[in-house]
Amino acid sequence: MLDTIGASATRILFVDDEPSILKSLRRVTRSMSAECIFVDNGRDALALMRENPFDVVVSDMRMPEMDGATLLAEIARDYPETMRLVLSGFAEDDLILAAINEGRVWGFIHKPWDDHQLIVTLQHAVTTQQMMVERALLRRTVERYTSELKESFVSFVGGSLPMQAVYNQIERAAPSNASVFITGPSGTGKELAAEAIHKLSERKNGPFIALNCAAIPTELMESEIFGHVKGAFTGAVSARDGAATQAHNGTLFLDEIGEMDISLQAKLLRFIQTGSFQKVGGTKQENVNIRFVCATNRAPLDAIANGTLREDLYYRLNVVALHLPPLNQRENDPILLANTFLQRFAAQERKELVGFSSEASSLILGYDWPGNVRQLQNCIHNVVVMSAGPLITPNDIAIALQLDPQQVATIISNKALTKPFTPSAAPIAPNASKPNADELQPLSKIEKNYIELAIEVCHGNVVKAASALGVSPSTLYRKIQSWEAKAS
Ligand SMILES: Nc1ncnc2c1ncn2[C@@H]1O[C@H](COP(=O)(O)OP(=O)(O)OP(=O)(O)O)[C@@H](O)[C@H]1O
Repeated sequence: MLDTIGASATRILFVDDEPSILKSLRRVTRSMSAECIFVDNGRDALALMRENPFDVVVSDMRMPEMDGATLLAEIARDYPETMRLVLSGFAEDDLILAAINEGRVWGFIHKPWDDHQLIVTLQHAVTTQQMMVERALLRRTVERYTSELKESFVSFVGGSLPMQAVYNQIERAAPSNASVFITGPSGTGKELAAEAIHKLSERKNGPFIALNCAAIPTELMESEIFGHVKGAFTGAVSARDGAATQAHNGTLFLDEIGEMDISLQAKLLRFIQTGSFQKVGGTKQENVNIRFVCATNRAPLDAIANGTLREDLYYRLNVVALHLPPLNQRENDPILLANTFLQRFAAQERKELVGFSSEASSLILGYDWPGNVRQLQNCIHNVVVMSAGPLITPNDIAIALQLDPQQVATIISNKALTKPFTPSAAPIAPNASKPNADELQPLSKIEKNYIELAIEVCHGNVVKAASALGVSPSTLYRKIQSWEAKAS
């Protein structure tokens, strides 16, 4: 027998072999905004579950054929997100408590019931069920998101969203043979990106040859690229291979391409187009198989307008464009990088340093880093060498960056102002009256409360909350996961 009341997104199934009980349940639940279905045996209940699982199932215990315990145990096994309640007499309390302890049953309603109490219990079951479904959904989202976000990639350290985009582009570009043109301010990791492209390509076992066009005198550049034969010019006492020969079957990285002499750029273009070249002073054509990656920290279109970069060379090299953002646009990466460099240099210098004070972290996050990651790396190396430790203070960083106390105070207070919420929004406000010793809360609980508050203030945006809290999003996701694991 099957009977239905109402039509709603929420669906409740009642199972009882007593027609009078089903009749009363039908009367009481009429006021609920839920679709209620009534059946008089467990077999029909399971068939309906298979068709379209219910949010809540309320079952009598003693029924012929299939009793309530068996029915709810099957539902618990096959539909764990369905809330399971028992409709019982007092004599069955021990049995029900055992079922609750084993997780087969969520709650019970005693017969005869109080109508009001019955509605409250059902509504509570519906709310709990919705929360369970949302939590399961959140867990799946968290797992998917955490597995996609990277805090490091090849030799890069950084978990910010702009760097996730860089990692994705590198992953996609690497397997191809297309030339890559990398732009970005000095010290942002352009050479690191070129190496990553090489390491992730099929040429990874071949050579990676880097040539800095700004560091080599113009008159030597052609020979550096193409090599020379013996006697090609004064001082060419023996023949020498250039980068083009050395990079055969590998990758040639031309850094600061805009600094290369413009007439040499024409020769380079020919070489890129044909794959063949002649050594300086030589007559023999040499053929090589090379992937080209180049970089500049200037705007390439400005360099073309100024006449320092050939337009045809630029378009030939710029098959894939990759831009590395300045460090001050990388959310909390400065902290992540600073900690990585601290560990690396502390081990190298054999110093016991425990980490950065919270004000030192604010200074690192608030400072502009015009020299980008290279400047941060050098700064932390300096701090490791010079700091007395064990905790690194803002003063240690100020000395390395040559900042005066006023500048330090301004950066730290500006950083505090840009935070979406301040410590006064924390569960323990600094101006709150001091708690007694027995009122103190475990640090882990305060951390959990504060993180939950941050996520709430950021309207559920975990990435934004992580940025406000000065940690990486994956740190937050890991914590959420560990709380969920403990709760379930
Ligand atoms: N995301 C990063 N993680 C770890 N180390 C980094 C990162 N970015 C840069 N570095 C380090 O910073 C230094 C500068 O990086 P790199 O030489 O690749 O920058 P660049 O953009 O090529 O600089 P330039 O324009 O001056 O040539 C290197 O020591 C590099 O290892």
